Amino acid sequence: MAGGKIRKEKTPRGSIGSSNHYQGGIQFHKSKGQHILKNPLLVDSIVQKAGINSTDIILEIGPGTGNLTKKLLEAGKSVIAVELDPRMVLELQRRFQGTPFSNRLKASDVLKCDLPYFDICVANIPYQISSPLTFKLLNHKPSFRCAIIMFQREFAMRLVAQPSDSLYCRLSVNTQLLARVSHLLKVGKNNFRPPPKVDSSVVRIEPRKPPPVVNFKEWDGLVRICFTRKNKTLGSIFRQKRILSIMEKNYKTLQALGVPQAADVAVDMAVLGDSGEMEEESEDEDEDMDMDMEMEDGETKSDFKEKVLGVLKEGEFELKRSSKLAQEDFMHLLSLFNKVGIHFS
Ligand SMILES: C[S@@+](CC[C@H](N)C(=O)[O-])C[C@H]1O[C@@H](n2cnc3c(N)ncnc32)[C@H](O)[C@@H]1O
Repeated sequence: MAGGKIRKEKTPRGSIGSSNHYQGGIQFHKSKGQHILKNPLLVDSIVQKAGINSTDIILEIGPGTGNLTKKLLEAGKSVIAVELDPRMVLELQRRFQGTPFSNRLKASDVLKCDLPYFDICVANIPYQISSPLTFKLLNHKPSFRCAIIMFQREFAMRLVAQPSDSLYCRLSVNTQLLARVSHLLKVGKNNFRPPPKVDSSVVRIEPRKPPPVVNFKEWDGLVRICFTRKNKTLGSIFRQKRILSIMEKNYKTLQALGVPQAADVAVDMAVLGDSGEMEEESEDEDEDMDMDMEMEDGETKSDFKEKVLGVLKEGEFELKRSSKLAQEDFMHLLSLFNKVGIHFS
């Protein structure tokens, strides 16, 4: 994995310490993920690793007081920034008064607004929006060249995790379907004011071009099921009554509509117990044992179950575990299900 570690920067004598979390009269709100970059060497390193061209339109999410913004303005053609906190917007307008940037400042929640065209996104984001923001960017059209984003370390490691890595999960599989992801830089807590509780990492995300030819909603429906217990065999996951009954309901709806592809049909697979966020599945042993018992008691001896198990058998998936399956394996499994009319969206 690439990237050196940026070490702790000493707080300059006489400057405002991290304990009261003020800068320029602004009190930082942890609830808005306000951890400002205070190490100029780190800011330079992020901008350098981003590989910004002088012709680039840059999107910055959460510019805060503008420490990264200033360097981005020097590197690219223009910066469009989206900032939620009106106090930060005022501070930025004051800091960049009279420059074209002050007109390109969007005072808005990035998750709720339409994003403009941009070539590259560079951002130190509030960590609580990591997952929805990543997928908002990956859905953005026209696609951009790359995004260089600071994430919580564990989230970053999930993004780049490969089959058999302990952090390999639905987030890894879904992100890597849509983008090439690489780890750029480890960042210690003390590079921020106030320091967050967790370490951070800068990651590069490059959308795949052309994008994969797959219905993402359906892909995610399958991957979501496979990762309900990533260390269980797919045979035991797809024998669960709960999962079989949701799949069968979806199957029957599509049959009734005479729709061979699931793309236009919204049957809610979210009943499977996940809000759509990229949280990890439970690794709880007792819960797994309960699940085994439920499986033995609750097996449905239906034709549909035979159909599902037939698919697993055909692809030799029955004894395989999601924790070890690669992108191509999930793609193959999805195509086998689709071949017999089983869909996941
Ligand atoms: C981690 S700070 C980064 C500040 C600055 N970029 C820096 O590196 O010093 C995150 C910034 O995102 C802003 N923010 C939080 N939630 C946001 C949202 N939903 N949309 C846009 N900005 C948001 C916060 O107000 C804060 O300024």
